Amino acid sequence: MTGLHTADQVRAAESQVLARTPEGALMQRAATGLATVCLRLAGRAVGLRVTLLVGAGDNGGDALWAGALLTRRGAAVTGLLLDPARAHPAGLAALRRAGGRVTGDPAAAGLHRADLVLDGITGTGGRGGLRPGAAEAVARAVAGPGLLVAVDLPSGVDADTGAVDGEAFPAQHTVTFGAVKPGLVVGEGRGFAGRVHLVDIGLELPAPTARQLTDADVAARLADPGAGDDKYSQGVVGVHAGSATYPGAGVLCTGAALRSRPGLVRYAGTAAEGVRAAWPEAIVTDGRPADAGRVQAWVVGPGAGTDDEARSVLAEVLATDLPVLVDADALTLLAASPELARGRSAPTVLTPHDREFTRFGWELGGDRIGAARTAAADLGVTVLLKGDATVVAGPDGTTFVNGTGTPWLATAGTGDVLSGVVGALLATGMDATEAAAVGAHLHGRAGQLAAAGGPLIASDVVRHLPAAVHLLRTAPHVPRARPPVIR
Ligand SMILES: NC(=O)C1=CN([C@@H]2O[C@H](COP(=O)(O)OP(=O)(O)OC[C@H]3O[C@@H](n4cnc5c(N)ncnc54)[C@H](OP(=O)(O)O)[C@@H]3O)[C@@H](O)[C@H]2O)[C@@H](O)CC1
Ligand SMILES: [K+]
Repeated sequence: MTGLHTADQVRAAESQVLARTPEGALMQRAATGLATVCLRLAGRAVGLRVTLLVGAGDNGGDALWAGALLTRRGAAVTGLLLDPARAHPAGLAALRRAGGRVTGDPAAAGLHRADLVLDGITGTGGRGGLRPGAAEAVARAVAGPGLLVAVDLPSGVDADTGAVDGEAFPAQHTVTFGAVKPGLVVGEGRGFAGRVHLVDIGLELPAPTARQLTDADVAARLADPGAGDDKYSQGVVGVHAGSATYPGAGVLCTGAALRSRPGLVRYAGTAAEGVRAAWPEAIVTDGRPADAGRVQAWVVGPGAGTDDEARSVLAEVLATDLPVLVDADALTLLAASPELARGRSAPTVLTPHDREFTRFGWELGGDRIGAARTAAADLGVTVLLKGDATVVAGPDGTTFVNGTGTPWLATAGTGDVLSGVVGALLATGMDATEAAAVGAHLHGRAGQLAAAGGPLIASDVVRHLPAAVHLLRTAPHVPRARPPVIR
């Protein structure tokens, strides 16, 4: 599990280490880690042409110290000082001592022929998008041939939210210190960070503000059936989705539930004929949820319409004491009557995309983690806010950021698949917030497998779910015992 820590958390942990280590020691650790990753990425040191973009804070100091180390290994390093009078004094002296050169002129910094560019403009102390001088240097770097490596954080990206207010450094790699910041994996920042390399600088960190599951974490939560299990003990999920005219959502959602956790899936709704034809394994009724038989969780909403019948079905399932996943059309209905979800005794999971989210009156700016948390606390539910990096927030503030998936998943019907996957996990009795995070991870991996051969359609994702489970199970370091529930 990767813990995500805010800039304030990292700064507080840094100050503890600073208080008990010699001056500059922490920055040396960071710079040594940075130079090591750079050498690995470049594959050589001697003759390597490196340009450092150096801001006026400690982020620039990291770049200067790493530049000094690279110079000593035979690299030709130029530091472009964006604010020469304020460049980190010790770092600047170190680079000069090692034989590196410095300039204040972007045109003379060798960006047109650099092999490697280190972005040390701003780190956790940055505010807003790049200022004009920094933006010009970044534009030259992007136009040049060098590998773009961000120091701690791509400059211009908000460390805590990933918001990019203006321009930012489009890194191919980010070497981050002490902890992964949320802004590297969520929101726009995710697209600017490239591959993230974490350098341990010996911080003692508090509980993370959010978490990202690994393949091994997810595999450990998908327990194999035991000898004593039967179809009921594996979890029975009920699905109300699709319509007689558009049965697709019912077919996809039911199929995804079957392929994620093949205990038992009961379908109730007007797409009954289509679902029966597609999935003989499901128990199907064209009646209402109450006619479906006993279930342990409900999925309600995909393609089910927003008429009075759909509204009364939503009210019926939310009146049960079972976990309920509310998606798509049912979210539109719930936004008009949120009191149906507030105060339920059993967990409720909402799976909105941005438009569905704002229908509830919740604001959605650049802080997707904050927005999902506010919404979850408002209604006392788990919110799975779909996006390039899906955010899952529970009513108690537990937060996950999903790290799997592919842009190919942005196609019709994949949301119906996600609902089926998470619904199946809810029916096993898994904690609702965890089920949403585990489901999002599994769905993303299945999407990646389905997209390997090119464009995917939603039923390809359903088909690849078993292979995705297998892939997760073969991930390294899968603990043998069932781990405790994440809090
Ligand atoms: N603490 C430690 O021991 C360790 C810290 N470490 C490192 O320190 C980093 C944090 O350093 P930091 O706090 O000095 O802030 P930093 O990110 O360099 O930025 C501040 C400077 O940027 C400027 N600036 C602001 N916004 C801007 C913009 N949009 N566009 C352009 N410029 C902008 C701002 O200017 P001002 O507003 O003052 O005019 C100020 O000059 C952290 O990320 C890690 O890399 C590691 O070495 C480990 C040990
Ligand atoms: K940076």
